[in-house]
Formats: sequence, C-alpha cells, structure tokens
Amino acid sequence: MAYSKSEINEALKNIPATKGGTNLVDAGHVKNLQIFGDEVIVDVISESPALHVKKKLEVDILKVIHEQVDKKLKITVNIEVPKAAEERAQLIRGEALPGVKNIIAVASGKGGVGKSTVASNLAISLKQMGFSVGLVDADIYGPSVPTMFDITNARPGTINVNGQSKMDPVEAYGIKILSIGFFAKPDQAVVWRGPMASKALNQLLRDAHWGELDFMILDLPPGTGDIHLSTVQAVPITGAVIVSTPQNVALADARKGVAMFRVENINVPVLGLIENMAYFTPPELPENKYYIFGQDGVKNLSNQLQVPFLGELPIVQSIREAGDVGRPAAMQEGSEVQKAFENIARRTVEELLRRNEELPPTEVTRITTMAGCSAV
Ligand SMILES: Nc1ncnc2c1ncn2[C@@H]1O[C@H](COP(=O)(O)OP(=O)(O)OP(=O)(O)O)[C@@H](O)[C@H]1O
Repeated sequence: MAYSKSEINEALKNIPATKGGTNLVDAGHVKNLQIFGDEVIVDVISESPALHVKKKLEVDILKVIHEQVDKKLKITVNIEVPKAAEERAQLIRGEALPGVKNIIAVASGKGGVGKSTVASNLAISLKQMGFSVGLVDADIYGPSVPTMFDITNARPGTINVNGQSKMDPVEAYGIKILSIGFFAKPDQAVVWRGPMASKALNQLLRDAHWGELDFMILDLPPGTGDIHLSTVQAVPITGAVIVSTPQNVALADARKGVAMFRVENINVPVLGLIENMAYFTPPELPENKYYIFGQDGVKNLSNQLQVPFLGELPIVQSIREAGDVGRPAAMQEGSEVQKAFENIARRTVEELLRRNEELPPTEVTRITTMAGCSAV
C-alpha cells in the first residue's frame, strides 16, 4: 500500500509543538518527511533539549502515525535541537539546585564494591531519620537503582512548573528517584560518548522538579571519568563519600577517587570512606568473623589520607537479596543491617554538618584546561 505525505502530516498535526502553542506541522518543526514503501522517516525539531521532552515527542509521533495511518509502518524519528535552544540550556548549568539543601555524591574507584547498595540504603536511612531525600542514579555503566527500588518498569511523568515542563521523579519508599536507566536500554548507555552521557545527567539533575530536599544522593559510576567531571560542573556537590572493599585492588582505586575530588579545580570535600564487605559472619557461628577481602583496609586508608571513616558493613546475604528484590535492606526494621546503615547515615550527616560549618559552600567546577588533573 502506498502512503502519502499529506496523510502523515495530518496525523502529525495532532501533536503539540515543543514551543509556540501550535502543532508540529504548523510550527514548521517537521523538517523533512520521507516515505519508502512501509518505512517513514520523520526529521523533526525539538525546541527543548530535555531528554524527557524529546522522548515524549518520539513516542507521540510513533503513536499518532501508527494509530491514524497504519500500525505496520516502520518509523524512524530523527530529532534535532536548534543550537540556540542548546545554548540556553547550557547557561543554566552550574547554579545551585533550587530547593535542594545538600548533594552527596557516592563514588567508588572500583566497580562492584557496593556503591549503589550504599547509595540506596543511605537514602533509605536518611528518610527514616525524617529527612526528605532524592536519589539520582548516574551510573551509565550499570544503572542498578531501578532494580534496587523495584521500579524497573516505572517512568518519570511530566509536571508543569511555572509554565515550564519538568520531569516528575518516580517515588519509591518515600524517595524521589531518577535513573539514567529510565532513558537508555541496558546496552545503550554504556556506549554513549562522554558528551551524551554528560548531557543526560545534566537533564536528570536540572530538568526535574525535585521540590524541597534535605539530601540529594548521587550514585556515580565507578572510576574517575567524564561523568564525574560533568557532575561537578553541573551541580555544587556538598560532599562525596567513597565506598571500597578492604581489598588492595579496590583500595588503590578508592585512593584515586579521593584524589579526584581533591584536585584543585574540583575541590569537593570528601566526607569520608565506607568499608563494605568488611567481613563475613556465618549465622551459625555468630562469634566468628572471616575477613574475606582483607582486614581494616579502608580504615587504614582513611588514616593515611586523613579522611573520616564513616563505618563498615559486613557481607550479609540479605543485603544482596534485598537489592535484588527491590526493597533495600535498611528497611528491615530492627535488624543488624538496618542499624549498620543507620550508623553510617548518622556519621555521614555529622561529617556533612561539620563540613557545612567549617567550609564555604562548594562552587561548581569550571574546568577550562586539564591543568591539575594529572593526579586523576
Ligand atoms: N555488604 C554486602 N553484602 C552482601 N552483598 C552485597 C553487599 N554490598 C553489595 N552487595 C552485592 O554486591 C553486588 C554489587 O553491589 P553494587 O551493585 O551495589 O555495587 P556497585 O559498586 O554499585 O557496582 P557498579 O557501580 O560497578 O555497578 C550486588 O549484587 C549487591 O547486592
């Protein structure tokens, strides 16, 4: 069957333009429309660079063409953002996040040491202490927060704030959450080039309606890469906590993590180190401790680097299980695990309050050269 451009244009007229109060076609936002048999290619403009606006535009286009023309059509949507709109978006980078009092970045040098587990449970413990908490999963290499909060199928909504369309974070267990995993398929984000990942992160932070938060917890990817630099450029991080196991290979990377935040141009206060998987106690031998990854490695590193030690977490099967079923272990009322996470949250808040008393607010990093980055 042959399809005509006018048929498709008529369908597209049902979609509002991203700016100007008219529809896509009348706003001149459909730049090109090509039809090859049952394939349709739509080149369209989005006046907003925001990820959720672009995603909605794509979904709307697929929907109206499938519904109003033919559901068998194969549709490709290419979205272009005019340069001026990009630049407007860049201008707002770097200011404080309105309504967000403290931003804590959770980082690790090495992957798999339990950074997301700590970030998720820290968020829960802070919430249990009565604070309002947001959690941003910026781990492009393996966004695990949606799994840990059982929201893999959730998607943020859209909310109108003072005439501007903003992302409405997903809420789970009283915590407002946005994850890079909501916007990229599991194997997609890993191959994003630095600028793409940075842009996506910037949007999670800035194009969302976070409301009033005492704490925003940022789950960073492991390592010391592009996304870390983008984060410190995007928002003023109040302080960073670094998670490591006591194993030498992890400690070497944790040291690099501390060094990164301490680089002159970055200058984010390190609130402290957390030792995860510190030991294992079999339930049938409660007096025994087995130091599977070595003993006190993180404690010793804290002393060496003169960074506060925020506490330790043993290896506990229920921590892993709780993460997998999407109900963080800190929610296990009255358990040892809940107490361990609560102690860490308390120590973190103590160090944060001390930091807020002793140091001026963090300024966003304005990196113009690579000078000073050799330590990373
Ligand atoms: N203390 C612990 N006891 C038992 N299991 C744990 C503990 N900490 C983390 N785990 C488990 O280890 C695995 C890795 O943890 P997690 O995903 O938090 O690490 P990560 O450092 O965020 O990894 P990456 O950033 O590389 O994806 C998960 O299955 C998690 O449930």
